[in-house]
Amino acid sequence: MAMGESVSEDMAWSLAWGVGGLLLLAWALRTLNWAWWTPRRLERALRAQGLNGTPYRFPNGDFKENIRLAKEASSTPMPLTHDIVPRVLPFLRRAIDEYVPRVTIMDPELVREVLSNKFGHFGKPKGSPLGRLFLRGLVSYEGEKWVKHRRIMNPAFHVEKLKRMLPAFCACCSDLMSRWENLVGSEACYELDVWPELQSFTGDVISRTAFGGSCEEGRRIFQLQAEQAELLIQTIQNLYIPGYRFLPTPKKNRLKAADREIRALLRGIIKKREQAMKLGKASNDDLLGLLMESNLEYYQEHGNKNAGITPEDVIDECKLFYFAGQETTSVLLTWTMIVLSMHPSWQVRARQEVLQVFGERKPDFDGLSRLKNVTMILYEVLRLYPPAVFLQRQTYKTMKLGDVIYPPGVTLLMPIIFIHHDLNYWGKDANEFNPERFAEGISKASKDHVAFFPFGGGPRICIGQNFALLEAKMGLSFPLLPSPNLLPAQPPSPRERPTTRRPQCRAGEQRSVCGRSIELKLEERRRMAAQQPQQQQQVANSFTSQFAVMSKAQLYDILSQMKALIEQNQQEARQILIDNPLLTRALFQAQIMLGMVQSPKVMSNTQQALQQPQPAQVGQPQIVHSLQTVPAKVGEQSEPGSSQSLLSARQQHPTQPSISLPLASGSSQSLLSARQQRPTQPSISLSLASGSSQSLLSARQQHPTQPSPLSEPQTKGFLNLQVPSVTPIQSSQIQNISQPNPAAPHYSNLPSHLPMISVHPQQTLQNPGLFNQLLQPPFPLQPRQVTMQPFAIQFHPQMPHSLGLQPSSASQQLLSQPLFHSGITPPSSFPQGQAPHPSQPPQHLYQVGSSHMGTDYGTQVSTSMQKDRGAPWVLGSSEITTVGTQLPGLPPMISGQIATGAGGQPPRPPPLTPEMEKALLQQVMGLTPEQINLLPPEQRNQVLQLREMLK
Ligand code: HEM
Repeated sequence: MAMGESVSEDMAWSLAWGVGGLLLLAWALRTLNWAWWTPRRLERALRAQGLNGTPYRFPNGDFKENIRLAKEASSTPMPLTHDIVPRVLPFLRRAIDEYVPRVTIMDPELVREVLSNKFGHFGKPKGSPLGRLFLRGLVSYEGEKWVKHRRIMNPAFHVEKLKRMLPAFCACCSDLMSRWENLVGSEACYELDVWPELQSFTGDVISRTAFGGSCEEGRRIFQLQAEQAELLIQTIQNLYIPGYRFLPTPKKNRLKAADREIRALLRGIIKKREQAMKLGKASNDDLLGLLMESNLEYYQEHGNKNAGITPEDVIDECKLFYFAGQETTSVLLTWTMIVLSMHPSWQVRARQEVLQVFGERKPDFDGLSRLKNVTMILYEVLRLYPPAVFLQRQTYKTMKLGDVIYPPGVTLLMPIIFIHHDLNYWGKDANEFNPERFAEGISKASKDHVAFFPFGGGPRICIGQNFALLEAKMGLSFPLLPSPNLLPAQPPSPRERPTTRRPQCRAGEQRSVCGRSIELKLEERRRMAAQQPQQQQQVANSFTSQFAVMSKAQLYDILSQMKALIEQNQQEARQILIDNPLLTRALFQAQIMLGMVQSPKVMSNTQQALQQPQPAQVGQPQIVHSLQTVPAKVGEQSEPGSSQSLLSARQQHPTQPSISLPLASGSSQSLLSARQQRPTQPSISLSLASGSSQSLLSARQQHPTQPSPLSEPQTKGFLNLQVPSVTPIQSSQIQNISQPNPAAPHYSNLPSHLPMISVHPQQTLQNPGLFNQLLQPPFPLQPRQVTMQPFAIQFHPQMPHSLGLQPSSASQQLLSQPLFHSGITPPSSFPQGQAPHPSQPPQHLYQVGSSHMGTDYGTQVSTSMQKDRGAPWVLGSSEITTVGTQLPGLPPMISGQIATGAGGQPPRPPPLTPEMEKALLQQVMGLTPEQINLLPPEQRNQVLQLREMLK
């Protein structure tokens, strides 16, 4: 008995060992196949076609090198430049630089082809198994399931539905503004790191818009999801080992616990909503309600109980809203703020437009659709800083793309960020911030309109793009409004802000968020006199009176300092003068007073400058040229005891004219100290001279239509966006600095359209952003893929060949379609977000949530926006002339003095001799209609009135 028992025990053990051994062998073979045979096979297939690239290295491919380069790139502070590619994707950048010929997928036309997913043979890589465990939903589905989900979800993102969410957007913005106001409190100055602020803002927006009344529970859900995301990223950043996901590590246990809690909460919300719907009490204005409504309709349409999606599916989609929509939009908003702080003139334009459209009322849908400057700015930010830096697809079967035949299993990578920065498509200023390029729409912004696709393209274009743009416009408009207690910021100069409250990512910091470095400075400020032209007039007159009482030496002194600035940095000086018309006018006036400019000559010169700008002088304020004639050593001419008074014009904020004009008395040691702070933040400050000086002028950069604060304390102000000057933006702060499969050897093919292969072990990126990590998971399914550098859609093996994703008619249509627009506005032929479905009529079907979008500015949020697009987007409209297009060379005195004379308002300052006045009047009379049109409305009226009087 005992012996028998021991025999059977032995047998059991042997069996167990045998089975264990077999399992181990199977695992080993599978791993070997994944980590060696498949990558090598694919690599050979691609090399055989002439593709070049790094050789596959077992087991990590280029992973280590990628990490090394990423660390190296982030080890030094990043200069304030928009050329972020080498920083964001250093490995890929180098690979492309080194390995020519490169990937065809750098060609936007091929991107379009891949994204159009013709015949359903390009699919998404499967991504990390762990990621799939926690993040499912539309983004991860393929085939029929994707078709069904997309159709059910589309209606929730229609414009009409988005309109219903506006109150929720508004409430979130108001809360944010109140929070900032409270933070500022009684402090004169407060700096805050906007990245976490905006992250929580967009989280709040999603919570409210997804769950409406249940937003408290929604917030808890999103907190848990944020935690999950963090844990997921940490987990999947490690080298992928098959089977690893089954090991119960503390992180994974926490992930699962959070997942259970989220699902329980969501189940509760859905149940309540179902009951309310049955009783007819549910207001389906939130994403959840809209999804459930649409699901019900779908189910009724098909008359089949199982036709719609299950509650578990709804839970997955709700979770996805957060993952897909929260970080992407906060990245967009944060970068927009950074960029506006670097480009004050665009900040002025945006603010002007917002003020013009909304005044002091809260932004509404129609108004938002008319914000063309804001839209142009957002497009340009999406171009330079796309939240999703690349897309990936995988070949599902052998596919020919360009001249290359790709075997199944090849990962194609489409680096949005590269194409968005490509000089070939965007011109020499590709790395510059120039929203103007979008003035005539997306299709005219680049040489190839396919070159802009921040929201992807084709059927899988971002379903939430309109939602995101609406939110971004709203989120941007609020801080630009004269919110009652929100105080404006003041651009810091390096020495003025020795500390930053929340320093951004420093060199070497490996966080992968974008914009962590931006800080806003909210500073108590005097009342903006934007609505008080009278005050502006007074300021102008004060300027004039200041100059009137100065001695010649003092005037020379000021002019010479301006001249020094011009010599030092002509561009900056030009901008200062354009942005500070009052200062410009005063300087011009000083020249007249000093006899440096003869009146008649001034006039003819001016006209000449206006009418026939010299090549070298185009865009140069007239004053710049005349100042170049100021004697170099004016100090020698100074009267004893006079001027060291300082005219230090610091460009602070164009819309925040805070000229303080303590009257110069007596000695006035004025000094024009124009400091060049940094290239992107020219700063003029007109401040008090030390010692004897009653400072003459303390003029901050103003905007003509934004009068400056006077003595009265203000209760209103604007948020001013500025980049902290001390610590530049780090690449590591750039969100989604995810790098495409670092482990993958890269094969590039550029001009020759030969791809750059990279055989990779599906390793995640070093700095994966949520979006790129989770929406576009870098972990392919088995087998390991060969990654072509930029663009490849991947269909995984389990995808049926005849998925019907693209019915033949649709495919043909796609093929014939020339362009798709940046995911934003796909051409009608490019089925955006529409799952081809046999039951769908071909055309309108393909206009999913984006059906309302036009063919160009698809990012527009509504039909009304689209309608509005035409006219308001055309340059030359009033806001453009009032903001950015200060007429260079136009002597600025026409606004102040002439208005004075014409309006019979305050008397002209004494120093204007009849001769000068005559010259000025001649100038006014000599203005061409075009020049007059370029003036700000107020000045224009004044000029017209005066001309009328003089006739
Ligand atoms: C600035 C903000 C956003 C950007 C730049 C962005 C970008 C993208 C991109 C590039 C894709 C395509 C991925 C691919 O083809 O592999 C995508 C897909 C998607 N996005 Fe967005 N997105 C943004 C905001 C949102 C928002 C607010 C939501 C939801 C509330 C959302 C939900 C989705 C979903 C569900 C998909 C998957 C669509 C599908 O596969 O059919 N996104 N997004």
